[in-house]
Amino acid sequence: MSSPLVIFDLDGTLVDTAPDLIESLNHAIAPEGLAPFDIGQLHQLVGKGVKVMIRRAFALRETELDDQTFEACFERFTTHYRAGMPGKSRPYPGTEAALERLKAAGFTLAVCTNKRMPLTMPLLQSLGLADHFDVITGGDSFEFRKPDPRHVLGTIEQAGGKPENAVMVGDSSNDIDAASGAGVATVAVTFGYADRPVETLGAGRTISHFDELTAALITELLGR
Ligand SMILES: O=C(O)COP(=O)(O)O
Ligand SMILES: [Mg+2]
Repeated sequence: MSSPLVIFDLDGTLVDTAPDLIESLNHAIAPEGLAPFDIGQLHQLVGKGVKVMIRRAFALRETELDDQTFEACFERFTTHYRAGMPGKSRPYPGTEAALERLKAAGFTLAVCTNKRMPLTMPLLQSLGLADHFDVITGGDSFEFRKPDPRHVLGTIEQAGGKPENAVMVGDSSNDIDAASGAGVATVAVTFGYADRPVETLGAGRTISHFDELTAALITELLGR
C-alpha cells in the first residue's frame, strides 16, 4: 500500500489567519456602511470561503446585499488580503515540526482548504509552508468544496492515495463532515474557528497542540 496521506485544512488549522481575515473583511465592508466585526465573531463568519464570509457579514448586520455590492466587497477583500500577505497570519505552534516529523515518517502531506487558490498559494508560500505539501487544493479547485466529501476525495486522488489510508486534520464541521463522508479518519484541533464545541464534531481524535500529531497517532487512527 502507498504511504499514508495526512490532509490538512488551512484556516484555523495550519495557520492562524484570524486577524487578517477580519481586517480585510472590515476593509471590504466599511464603504458599504457596515460596522466592523471583531475577532471573537470569526467563527460565525469563516469556514466556507470568502464569498460566504461576505454574505454572512451582511446577514449578521441585517443588510441586503445586491450583486454589484457583493462583487465590490469581494474585490476589495481579495486585493487587501493579498497585498498584506502574510500580515499577522502565522502557523500555529508546532506546525512546522509536525509537518517535518510526518514527512520524515514517510507520509504524504496535502492541504484541502475552502480558501481559493489565488489566496492559498501566496499565503503558504509567504510563510514558507508550501513546499511541505505534495498536493494543495482550494475552494475553487473543483466544482464542489468541503463539507462535500468529493473535495477530500479529489485531493486524495491527486495525491495518489486511498481514503482508507488517509487522515484529515481540521478545525471545523466542514472538515470533519467532508472527511467522514469520504470514509477518511479525522483529527479535530481545538485551537481553530469551529462554529460549535470541537468535542461535538465527531472526530476520531481531538488535539490541542500539534505536538500531539505524531506518526503513531496517524497509524493508530488508520487501524494499523
Ligand atoms: O476560507 C475559509 O472560509 C475557510 O478556509 P479553510 O477551509 O482553510 O478553513
Ligand atoms: Mg478551517
